[in-house]
Amino acid sequence: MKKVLVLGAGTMGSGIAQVVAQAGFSVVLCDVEDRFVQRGVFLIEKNLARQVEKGKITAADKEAILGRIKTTTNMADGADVDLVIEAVIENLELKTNVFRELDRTIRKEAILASNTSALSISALAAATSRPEKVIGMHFFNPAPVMQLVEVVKGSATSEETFATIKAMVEKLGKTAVAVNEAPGFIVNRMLVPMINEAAYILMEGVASAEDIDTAMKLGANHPIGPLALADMIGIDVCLAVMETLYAEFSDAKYRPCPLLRKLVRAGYLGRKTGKGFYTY
Ligand SMILES: CC(=O)CC(=O)SCCNC(=O)CCNC(=O)[C@H](O)C(C)(C)COP(=O)(O)OP(=O)(O)OC[C@H]1O[C@@H](n2cnc3c(N)ncnc32)[C@H](O)[C@@H]1OP(=O)(O)O
Ligand SMILES: NC(=O)C1=CN([C@@H]2O[C@H](COP(=O)(O)OP(=O)(O)OC[C@H]3O[C@@H](n4cnc5c(N)ncnc54)[C@H](O)[C@@H]3O)[C@@H](O)[C@H]2O)C=CC1
Repeated sequence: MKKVLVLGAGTMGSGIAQVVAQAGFSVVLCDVEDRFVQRGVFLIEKNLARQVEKGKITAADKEAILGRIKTTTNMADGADVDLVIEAVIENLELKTNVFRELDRTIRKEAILASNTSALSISALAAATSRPEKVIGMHFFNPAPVMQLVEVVKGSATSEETFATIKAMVEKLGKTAVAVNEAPGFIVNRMLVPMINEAAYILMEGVASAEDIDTAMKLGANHPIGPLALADMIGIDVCLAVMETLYAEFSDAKYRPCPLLRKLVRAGYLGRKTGKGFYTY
C-alpha cells in the first residue's frame, strides 16, 4: 500500500487525506470542482500549522506532508492507486454511480473503500466488477483526532481485503473494529438517534439548545453536547443517517425529527455553512 485516492474533499475527505499523508502515503485528493479541493487543502494547511505551533511537528514535516498531497478534479489522475477512500456526500444513488465510475477508472487490483456513515457496502459493491475488494472504512469526525475506524464487511468482502484494510488502519495510527454490514454500523446506530432525540427535545420546547448540550456534557460527561456535535457532523449528514436507519429497519423508533429536515431545507447545515443549531 503506497498511494491512496481520497474522493471528496469536504469535512471528512480533507481530514482523511491529512491522516493518510501524515502517515507517509502519497495522496490524490479529488473533488468535483477545484474550489472544493482548494478548500480541503486550506483546512489541512490550517490543521498542520496548528500542530507546528504546538511543537508536535516541524515546519519541514508540514511541507513534506503537503508535498505528498496532489490535487485534482479528474478521478483518472488516481487510476494507479492501491486504495480509494470515497468520502462524497451521503447519498446512495450518487455513491453507487461513483463506485461504478471508480470500477471503470481505477486499476483492478485496487481496494475501493467507502467512508459512508450508514449506507450498504453490499449495494456499492454490486455496482462494481470487484465486490470482494469493496469495504467500509468509516472514520470519525474530526478524522485527525478520533481514534476509531469501523471496518465494515459487505456480503462479498473477502477476508484478504478485510485484513489489508485492518493493517492499513493500524499504519494510520488508528484502532479498527470489525463490523458485519448493518445500517448505521455500530456508532451511528446509537449516536445519531441520540442527536435526533436532542432535536425533538429542542423542538418540543423542553429545553434550550444550550441547556440540552450543557445537560449532556455535565450529566453524561460527553465532550460536547449533541446539538453542537450535530453542527460539527453536518445536519444533512445526521438527517441522511436517520433516513437510512428508518428506511432500512422500517421501525418508527428511528423516525427523523422534523426539525432536522427544516434546518436542512433552509441550508442551515451546521459549522460548514456557518449556521445550524448555533451560529458560527
Ligand atoms: C457522522 C459519522 O458518520 C460519524 C461521526 O464522525 S460521529 C462524530 C464523532 N465525533 C465526536 O463524537 C466528537 C466529540 N467531540 C470531541 O471529541 C471533542 O469535542 C473534540 C475532539 C472535537 C474537540 O476537543 P475539545 O477538547 O473540545 O477542543 P480542543 O481542545 O480545541 O481540541 C482538542 C484537540 O483536537 C484538535 N482538533 C479539534 N478540532 C479539530 C478539527 N476539526 N480538525 C483537526 N483537529 C482538531 C485540537 O487541535 C486539539 O489538539 P491537541 O490535543 O493536539 O491540542
Ligand atoms: N461529517 C461527518 O461527521 C462524517 C461524515 N461521514 C461520511 O463521509 C461522507 C462525506 O461527508 P462530509 O465530508 O461530511 O460531506 P461534505 O458535504 O463536507 O463533503 C462532501 C464532498 O464531496 C464532494 N463530492 C460530491 N460529489 C462528488 C463526486 N462525484 N466526486 C468527488 N467529490 C464529490 C462535494 O463537492 C463535497 O466537497 C458522507 O458519506 C458522510 O456520511 C463519515 C464520518 C463522519
